[in-house]
Amino acid sequence: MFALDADPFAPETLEDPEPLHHALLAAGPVVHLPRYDVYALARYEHVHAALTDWQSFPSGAGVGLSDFRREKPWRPPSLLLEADPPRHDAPRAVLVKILGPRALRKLRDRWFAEAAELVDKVLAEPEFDAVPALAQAFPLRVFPDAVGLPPGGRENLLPYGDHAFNAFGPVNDLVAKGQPRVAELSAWVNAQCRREALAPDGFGARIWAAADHGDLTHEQAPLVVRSLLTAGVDTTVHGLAAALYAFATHPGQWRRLREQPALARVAFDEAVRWQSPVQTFFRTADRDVAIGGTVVPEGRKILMFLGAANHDPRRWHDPYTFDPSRDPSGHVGFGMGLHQCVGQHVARLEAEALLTALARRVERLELAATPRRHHNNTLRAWESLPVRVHLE
Ligand code: HEM
Ligand SMILES: O=C(O)c1ccc(-n2ccnc2)cc1
Repeated sequence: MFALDADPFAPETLEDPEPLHHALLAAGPVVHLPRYDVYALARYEHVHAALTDWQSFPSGAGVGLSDFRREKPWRPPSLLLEADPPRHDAPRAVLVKILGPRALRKLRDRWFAEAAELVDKVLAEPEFDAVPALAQAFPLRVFPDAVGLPPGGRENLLPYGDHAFNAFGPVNDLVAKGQPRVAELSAWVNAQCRREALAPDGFGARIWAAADHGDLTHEQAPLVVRSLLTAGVDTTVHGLAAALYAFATHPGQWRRLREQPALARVAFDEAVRWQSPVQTFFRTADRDVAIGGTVVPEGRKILMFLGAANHDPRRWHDPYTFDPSRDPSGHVGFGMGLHQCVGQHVARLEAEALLTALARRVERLELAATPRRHHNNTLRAWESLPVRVHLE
């Protein structure tokens, strides 16, 4: 088996992971990373195999580098992301119902109206930074209200999520940077998970109602709300930024979207495939597991490179091309199998609302200056995306 003395969490790799992805995709199905003593999977076939085999590769020891059986987690483990069946089942079933496409139908008109209002405000200027103005502003405008959070303190959501996504990686500078605020941010987040903090008609109240109904225990309810607060903002912020970057650098695709606004949803999935806002997740080998002609020893961690799998030429034609006319289904940007993203419909609805509002008014969208990356151990993100718009 091959070994690669690479650090997937080094600043230069977080800045541009493509060289590492190329090396991993070429090296073989399973590549040992001695630096962390973990086994890297990058090819689509093997990432897909690991994601869909939760018995061999469970999540209960954590989906980051840290092994919860050996180290104390920085916070009580997630009842979804860091849990296996049977404990995983009830919390998952509750969120599937609350975040499913049918449940979101009543939010559609409101989110479309919010997007149009935000876009009208932002388009008063011909040039702006799309990250704060749109990619951050829109999720923060609609998601906390949908959860039922009180108006104060919402500025805590992004830094809390940023730290949570850094914490899946090694304890490097990025984790150290977030450390000083962890106690304060965690206290605020935990306070928002309590029943009395939540408005009566949001996702949060519905989680508590599921406990009244016996679909969850009342001890589990606040932790399931915490999942939404951890997962619900940073992911869509960087997913929307990825889509805006894709269209700002592909003017022909923006024209196609304006001609056919219904393309917004599949174009967003293609942007998620092309950029993979969530780049990596770990699993733990439950026993000596044979995969890709290698045996991963029991207890070792595997590292799944979702971003590389979404660029694997064995699975995708012309993988590095942003092409919303392709069929992106099967991409692993939202994961696959038991833990596949339960919030993907929320993300798609936010993207459809924002892209449709922009497509209606913006004839041309282009970069006004060099975009800057935001480094995170798990997220592929933009710090700044300066754009210039030409209105109809
Ligand atoms: C573009 C936006 C998003 C991306 C790219 C994304 C990506 C992912 C991925 C790759 C997984 C699989 C994790 C694993 O296999 O260990 C996942 C799971 C999950 N996502 Fe997302 N996500 C996004 C948005 C959201 C949102 C908006 C929410 C909540 C409203 C959310 C909630 C969850 C939850 C709760 C899980 C765990 C599901 C389980 O373990 O059963 N995600 N997501
Ligand atoms: O339960 C949690 O804390 C938690 C659950 C899901 C995510 N996530 C990752 C990608 N989409 C969502 C992050 C944290």
